Amino acid sequence: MLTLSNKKDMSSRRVLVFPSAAELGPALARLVTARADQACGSARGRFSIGVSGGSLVGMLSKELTALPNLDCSRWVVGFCDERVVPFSDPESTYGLYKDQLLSKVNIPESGVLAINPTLPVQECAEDYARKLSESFPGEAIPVFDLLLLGMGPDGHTCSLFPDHPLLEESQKTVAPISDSPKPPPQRVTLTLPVVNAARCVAFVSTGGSKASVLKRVLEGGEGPLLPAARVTPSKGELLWLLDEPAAASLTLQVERPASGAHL
Ligand SMILES: O=C(O)[C@H](O)[C@@H](O)[C@H](O)[C@H](O)COP(=O)(O)O
Repeated sequence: MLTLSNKKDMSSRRVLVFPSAAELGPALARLVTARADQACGSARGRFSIGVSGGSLVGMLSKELTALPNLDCSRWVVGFCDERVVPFSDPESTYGLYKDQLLSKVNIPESGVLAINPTLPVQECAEDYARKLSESFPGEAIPVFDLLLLGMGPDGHTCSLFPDHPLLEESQKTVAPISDSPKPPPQRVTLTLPVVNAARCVAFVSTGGSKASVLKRVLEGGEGPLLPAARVTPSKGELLWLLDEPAAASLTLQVERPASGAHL
C-alpha cells in the first residue's frame, strides 16, 4: 500500500494572500525558481515539478518565460493530471504548456514526462506510472520537489473529484478516470499518496468564485473532506497562494507577503 499519513499539523500550512492575481504571479515564479535552485543544488542535482491545467498554465508560462536567466536544463516536468486527448486538442494540458512554456525554455525533451494520449485510458495511466517510476528510480512513490495544483469550484484538485472512489486509491501512483464529472471524461491523475509525498505542494487559486469553497477547504465544515482538503503532505510544505477576492470569506490567519518577498 502506498500509504502516507493524511494528517498534518495545520500550523505548517501557509496561506498567502496577494492583492491580485497580477501580484501573485511573480511570487509564484519566485517560489518555483527558489525551489528549483534548492533542488538543483542538493544531492539530487535536478528539480522535479508537477504542473496542473486551468488558469495556472497561462500564469506560470507568462511569469517563467519573462525571467531573463531561467535555466531549466536540469528540470523534470510532470503533469499532476492530464486529459486523454490528442496533444493538438485545445483541451490537452500538455499541448497548452508546450505552446506557452516548454517550447520557450531550455527543458530537455527527456525532462518532460507526458502521457501517451493514443493509448486507451487504463493503459495510458499504466504507461505514465511507468515513466514516473523510471524517472524516480528507487522510489516506491515518486517524490516531487514541487507540485503546483489548482482547485475547481467543487473542491476537486488534479482529477480527484468529490465523492469519487479514486480518493481512496492507495496502490497506484497514477490512476485512470473515465467518468470525470468535468469534461473531458477520460483523464489520468496522480493519486493522493503521490501528491502527499511531495516536498512542497502549492495551490494557486484566484478569483471571487473560489471564496466559498476555499472557506470550506481551509476552515472545515459539514460533510466529507473535499479532495483539495485531503492534500496534506506528510513531510513536505503546503502553501496556498490566493488573491484577495478568493480569500474574501476566510477568517483564519493569513500572511500577506510584501512585494518581492521570498516565500
Ligand atoms: O483538468 C482540468 O479540468 C483543470 O486542470 C482543472 O482541474 C483546474 O486545475 C481547476 O479547475 C482549477 O482551475 P482554475 O485555476 O482555472 O480555476
